[in-house]
This record gives sequence, structure tokens and C-alpha cells, in this order.
Amino acid sequence: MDSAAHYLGFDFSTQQLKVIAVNEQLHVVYEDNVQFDKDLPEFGTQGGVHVHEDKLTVTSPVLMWLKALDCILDRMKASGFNFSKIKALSGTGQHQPKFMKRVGGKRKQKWKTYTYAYRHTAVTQHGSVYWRTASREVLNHLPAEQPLHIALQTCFSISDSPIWMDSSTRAECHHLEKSIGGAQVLANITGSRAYERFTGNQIAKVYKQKPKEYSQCERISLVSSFAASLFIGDYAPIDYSDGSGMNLLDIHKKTWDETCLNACAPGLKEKLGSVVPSSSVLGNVSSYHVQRYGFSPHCSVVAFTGDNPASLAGMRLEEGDIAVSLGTSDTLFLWIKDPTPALEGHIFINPVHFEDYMALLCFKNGSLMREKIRDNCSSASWEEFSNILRSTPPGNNGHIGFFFDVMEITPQVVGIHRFNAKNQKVSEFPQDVEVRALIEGQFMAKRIYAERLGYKILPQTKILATGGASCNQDILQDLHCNLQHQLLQTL
Ligand SMILES: Nc1ncnc2c1ncn2[C@@H]1O[C@H](COP(=O)(O)OP(=O)(O)O)[C@@H](O)[C@H]1O
Ligand SMILES: O=C(CO)[C@@H](O)[C@H](O)COP(=O)(O)O
Repeated sequence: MDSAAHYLGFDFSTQQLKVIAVNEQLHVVYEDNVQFDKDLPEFGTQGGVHVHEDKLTVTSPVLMWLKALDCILDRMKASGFNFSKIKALSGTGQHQPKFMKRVGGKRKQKWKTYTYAYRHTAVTQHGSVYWRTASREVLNHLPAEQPLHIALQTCFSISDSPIWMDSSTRAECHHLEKSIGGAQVLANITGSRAYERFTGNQIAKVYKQKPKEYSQCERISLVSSFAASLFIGDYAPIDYSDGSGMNLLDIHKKTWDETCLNACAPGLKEKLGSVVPSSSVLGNVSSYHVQRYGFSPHCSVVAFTGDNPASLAGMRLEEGDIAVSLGTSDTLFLWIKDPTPALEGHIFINPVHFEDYMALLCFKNGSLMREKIRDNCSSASWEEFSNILRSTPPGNNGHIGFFFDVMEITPQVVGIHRFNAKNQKVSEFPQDVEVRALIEGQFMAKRIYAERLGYKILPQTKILATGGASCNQDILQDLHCNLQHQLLQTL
């Protein structure tokens, strides 16, 4: 074992780009992040995205991702970081996950929170990047003296990439489900019924609304394979797990499904390239990075994958465990062997053992919704938000709320819905009731949807939490109260 070797990970998430370097002992030797809104204001994003006038279309500028990478690598260089020590790199994030475990005898069972030593890989899922014809040549011969956002500025036929928050492709979803014989048939093949944010439907919209740009594009990458391409200096293949979030990949055969491809856009197979297992080594870093930053020419680049599959791998989830990610989106996922694709939720190919699978539920109104209520009800302070959670009773004296600031994925609704203890709809709650109603409503939804899909929390189950809000003990407390309720029911 080379004790001096370092491993580098990047997390292209919705709101920021993060980097982390660890040594062989998994000790963090470098960490940094570029916040898109704050550090790159010239792109005018809010929360890293542009919400268009229809409120359904959501995109991020592809040049912003490039500039963020230039910026983070330049800062590392300026800090004296020794790139030549890096043995391998991938899409690795920096969350410090927590996990909860039941402790105590049968009568005195309690949940205890531990910080988990492992960190995870992460690239926001479903977003797509459209490389203009002849860009491969540019990527193959990047001039070391130029930053990526300059060298590649003319390489994209679509400058605003559709991302996971987009829900503007309902028509394309109907068309895809109809073409394949219905929502359940599509779910059986690709792991999910048609979802607006899934990349096949996004590509179908691009083809319909921007046919010229579509025809001028020679390769379509996911954000994960786009990021890997920047390191290998060539088009990187899409990995199985992130590829499962496209409504295009047959998750059993692990090949593109021709009927799905044809229903979305012509010539799509060539534009997508091949698919590979998520742990594949794609090659070494390109000479651009060797010359510009001093990487070793032997530094391996491992396939980048989506944030949720990467979290499953990085958190070392075992069968029976359940993971909750509280990032921009909230997700709940677990490792499964025998998938039964349903009309709710998703089945992805497992990033660790590609013969296995992972099941995932995604909730769009996660951290940004919590931030909104924090700003309105607790003076924009997480501490005050936590105080309120601590000083209000579990169950909220019967007050219940469902908070969907933007069109939710699970379930597909929008709006704020509050009910008092008599089950009457009300238009507002006192501030402390509002805070608890939000958190209880969010976690109750997770429990109900997980139960509906047949997931059980057993006595040996570990509940792992990751993502920005997992640093908040009071939010975690409520998470396990809600999941424990299920535990009591299943005992
Ligand atoms: N103390 C806290 N309590 C609750 N939420 C927090 C706290 N600190 C950060 N967050 C939330 O974490 C979110 C970012 O999570 P992160 O996992 O980094 O997101 P992403 O990877 O999607 O960019 C922020 O939007 C913020 O609302
Ligand atoms: O759409 C999904 C999963 O299907 C989201 O979970 C995205 O992958 C966004 O990730 P974050 O930026 O919230 O981490």
C-alpha cells in the first residue's frame, strides 16, 4: 500500500461543485467547494439553476460547470496541493454520513446516531449535456494553457442543460409509455415508468423543440459522464447506475432498449455511446491535466456516477439497511436483489454489484423547501429551527402539513396543504407548528411511500442519513421517530 497516495473525488451537485482528497486511511487531506450562485454570479443562477417562465423547465448552464471545475482546480494548485500523488479520481463527494442504530434491550430500545467514516461519490442525476459535432477532436487536444471553459466554449449545441428538477416533458412521457405498451411495461424494462426528469424524455423534448441543435450534436452525456470526459479528454461512457435514470436502458440486459430509443429521437444510440459498470476504470487522466496541474500520467479515472448510486456505494449500505439523503432533493434508497418495478419509485442497476439493484424514491421539495420555512418561521437560522423542533411535541398536536413549493415527484402535486387537529383544511399555522408540520410531513411521506413499496425496517436495520441536512441532529431525531413508527408496526 502506498501510504502517500491520494484519491480525489468531485461532486457536481445542484448547488455547488465540491472536491475532496483522501489518503489511503480515508483521512481528508483537502476539501473545497464552489457555490454556483455565490462564486460564479455571472451565470445568474438561483440554487445553481435557472427556472424558466413556465416554471416547469429547469436548466443549468454547461459553461458554469466547466468554470466551476477550472476554479476549484486552480485554487487547489494555488494552495500548493501536490496533484502527482493522486492515484485515482472519480465523482466523489464529501458528505459525512450519519447512521442510526437501535441500542438497548427490548424494553429500553433507543436509536443512537453515529458519524460514519466513509464518504460518497456524487453527481446530480438525469441532467444531459449536448456535445456539438467535432467536439471530440477539441476534447482530445485540449491546450494546457487554456482553462476548460475557454477551450470548450463552442463545444455544446445546447448551452443550457436540462437537469433533474425539470418537469416540462409530460407530453414526451405519454408518448414514450404509449410507444412501449404502457407505464408498467416501461417500468419492467427500464426500472421506472416515464418520469419528466428522466433523460430520454428530456432528449425527446430537445429533438422536438430544437431539431437543428439536436442534429448538430454528436454525443449526449449525462452530467456524470460529461464530468468524467473532462478528465480523460475523450467521451466517457455512461455507467449502468446513472444510465438507469434515463428511461432508455434495459436494466436486466444492460443495453439500450431500441423501442425506447426510437420513441425518443432518431439516431440516439450513436449519440449515447456504450454503457459500462459503474466501477469501471475508464483510463488515465489526459495530458491536459498532467501538464496544467501536474497530475501523474498514471492517475486512473474511475467512471463517474449519480449521487444516489454513489451514496449507496460510499455509505457501504448492506442488504436490509435504508439510506436517506437530505441534499437539494430528499431521496430514500436501498440495496435489493429481486426488483419488482412499480409505477412509483425507481429501480437502478446497483453501482457495486451490477447483478443486483437499488430501489429509490425521490422527493423534489427537500432542502430548499426547508430553507424557505426556516426563513419564514425561524429568522433564517437553523439553530432557531432546531429550537422549535425541540420545543414542539412529536405529532404536532394533530396538525399536519404537506409542503410542495415546486411540482413534487412523489406524489405529483404542488402547493401547501395544512390540516388542523379536526382534519380541517387551514390556510396558515403558527410558526412553531409550521416548522414541525413541515418536517413531520416530509418524513411521514417517506415512510408511507417506502411502506407502499413493501420496504420493511427490521431490528437489525441501520438507517443511514447523508446530504447537507444530515448535520442537523434535530431533523435526524424526527427522521428516526417517523421510521421507528414503522418499526413498531412491523414487529
Ligand atoms: N444545519 C442544517 N440544517 C438543515 N439543513 C441544512 C443545514 N446545513 C445545510 N443544510 C442544507 O443542506 C443543503 C445542501 O445539501 P447538499 O447535500 O450539500 O446539497 P447538494 O449536494 O444537492 O448541493 C442546503 O440547501 C441546506 O438547506
Ligand atoms: O433526481 C434525483 C434522483 O432521481 C435527485 O436526487 C438528483 O440526483 C439531485 O441530487 P441532489 O443535488 O439533490 O443531491
